[in-house]
Amino acid sequence: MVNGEKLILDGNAVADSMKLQLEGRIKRLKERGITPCLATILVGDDPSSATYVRMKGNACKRLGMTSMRVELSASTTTEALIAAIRELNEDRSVHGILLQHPVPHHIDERAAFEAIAIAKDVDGVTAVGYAQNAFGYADYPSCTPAAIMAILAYYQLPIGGKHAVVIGRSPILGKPVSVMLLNADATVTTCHSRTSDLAALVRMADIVVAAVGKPKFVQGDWIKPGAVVIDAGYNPGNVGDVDYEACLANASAITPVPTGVGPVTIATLLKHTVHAAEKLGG
Ligand SMILES: Nc1nc(=O)c2c([nH]1)NC[C@@H]1CN(c3ccc(C(=O)N[C@@H](CCC(=O)O)C(=O)O)cc3)C=[N+]21
Repeated sequence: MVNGEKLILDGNAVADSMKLQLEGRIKRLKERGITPCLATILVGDDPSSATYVRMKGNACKRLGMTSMRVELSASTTTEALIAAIRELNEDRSVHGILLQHPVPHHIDERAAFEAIAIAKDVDGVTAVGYAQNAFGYADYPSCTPAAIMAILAYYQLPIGGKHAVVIGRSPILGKPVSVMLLNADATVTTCHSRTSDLAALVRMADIVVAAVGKPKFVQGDWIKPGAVVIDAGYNPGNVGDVDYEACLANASAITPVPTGVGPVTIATLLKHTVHAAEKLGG
């Protein structure tokens, strides 16, 4: 969609084109008696996490895939969570495993992520998955970072030689998207809560990726005229990390929230699960 000279980056369009390409692959798997299956694990009862997990399951069903939901109480121990993950690792009907982040504070989330078998790590959360992504040969890079790259590719927005400023360094978003942009020949600055003069750094960016988790954090006057703005924020109430209207004024291209990065994240998860089913079989 073009709004004046502005390109509104439509995540639903990118997601639809990705899902269209999966239809034939799913059909061929089913002819072999294999239905791609994503197992989702939700710990606790955070309502927005429950919504995201439900959306992931529904997206599987719409494409003729299956999803297996594992729900554990907020008082689950790290050991019990890891035991549940090991069961899914062994289950031949499961091709991909997604442990919804965040888990309750008393759980060692990193230890739980590491329990996911690399062959089923469709969400790119393990250390091995992260390292493969850093070296540029991961089958399953983290879904939101991969979604950001897919949006840039779909709209043929150049990355090589550009200065990308990523705001946020989380293990499944800021850090992996920084390395993916680096591998695509961007010059990358990764900013975080201890960065001094964040606004000055963002003003130098050709590509801004907001992954902080603070509603409307990125201000319009931080955006260099013509910059590409990607909002990977998902705050309660479907609010992004970018002050959209103000940033739109300066940006050449921008993702809205909702209908930006979110739907592409889900399409990426489906694509990875189909790929895992092709590799693992039934
Ligand atoms: N292990 C793990 N992997 C994740 O990939 C992961 C996670 N944990 N924890 C939470 C975040 C968040 N996330 C979203 C995915 C889709 C939308 C999405 O599709 N949102 C819709 C709107 C949502 C609605 O309508 O309620 C949109 O932006 O258009 C949002 C957020 C994945 N995450």
